[in-house]
Amino acid sequence: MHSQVKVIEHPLIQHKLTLMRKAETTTTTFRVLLKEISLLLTYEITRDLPLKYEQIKTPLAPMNAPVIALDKKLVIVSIQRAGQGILDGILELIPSATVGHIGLYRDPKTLIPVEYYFKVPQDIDQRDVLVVDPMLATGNSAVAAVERVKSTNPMSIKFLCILAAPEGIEHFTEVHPDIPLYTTAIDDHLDENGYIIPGLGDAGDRLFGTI
Ligand SMILES: O=P(O)(O)OC[C@H]1O[C@H](OP(=O)(O)OP(=O)(O)O)[C@H](O)[C@@H]1O
Ligand SMILES: O=c1cc[nH]c(=O)[nH]1
Ligand SMILES: [Mg+2]
Repeated sequence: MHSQVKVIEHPLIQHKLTLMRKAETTTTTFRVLLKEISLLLTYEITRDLPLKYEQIKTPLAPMNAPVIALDKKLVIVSIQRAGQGILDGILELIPSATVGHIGLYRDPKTLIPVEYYFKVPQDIDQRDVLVVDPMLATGNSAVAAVERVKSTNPMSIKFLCILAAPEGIEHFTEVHPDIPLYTTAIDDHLDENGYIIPGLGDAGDRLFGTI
């Protein structure tokens, strides 16, 4: 496994992922589960946030207490549509994060991503960025999205997905060996339509009920 790839195997996450995969899981439940997994992942991927110390008073005594020491808030860049499900979870824990959007869809025949929207904070060059999308299949969408974000010169970039195919991991790590990639599972293979097997189906469709 490439050293930049981290599979987060927490039992709560794995259990919830199994529920998301089930064909009979409704859109309402799928949305709740994706949000819950995203909350748990936020805990993991923010482990290395810097801390500084601030003088405070508890009801009983003064104390030098830790607080997060980011000059500029984190930017979460969501790959639309399905990235929205992860974004909602992260924003619950980090409400002060700024948000960027990349509109991308995969052409179903060529599997090449088509960009239809791009908007990120103007001062992104002074911020750390987390790019989110639940699915890394061929990796074409994530590769293109990270390329686009790189062109805005942020201080750092991480990529977070829920489910990855080995083909997507290979592609992503080859093009972006400098970008840490977090996922909760690596599945078996892609089918002839570029879907992850066993996977969970089309994340965007399941999240928004457009099946
Ligand atoms: O690794 P890839 O082969 O590029 O596939 C992954 C992409 O496919 C899905 O989006 P989709 O194109 O279905 O768009 P949607 O979110 O609007 O449904 C998914 O959310 C990723 O963005
Ligand atoms: O399995 C897949 C592949 C691409 N996009 C999805 O939503 N699911
Ligand atoms: Mg889709």
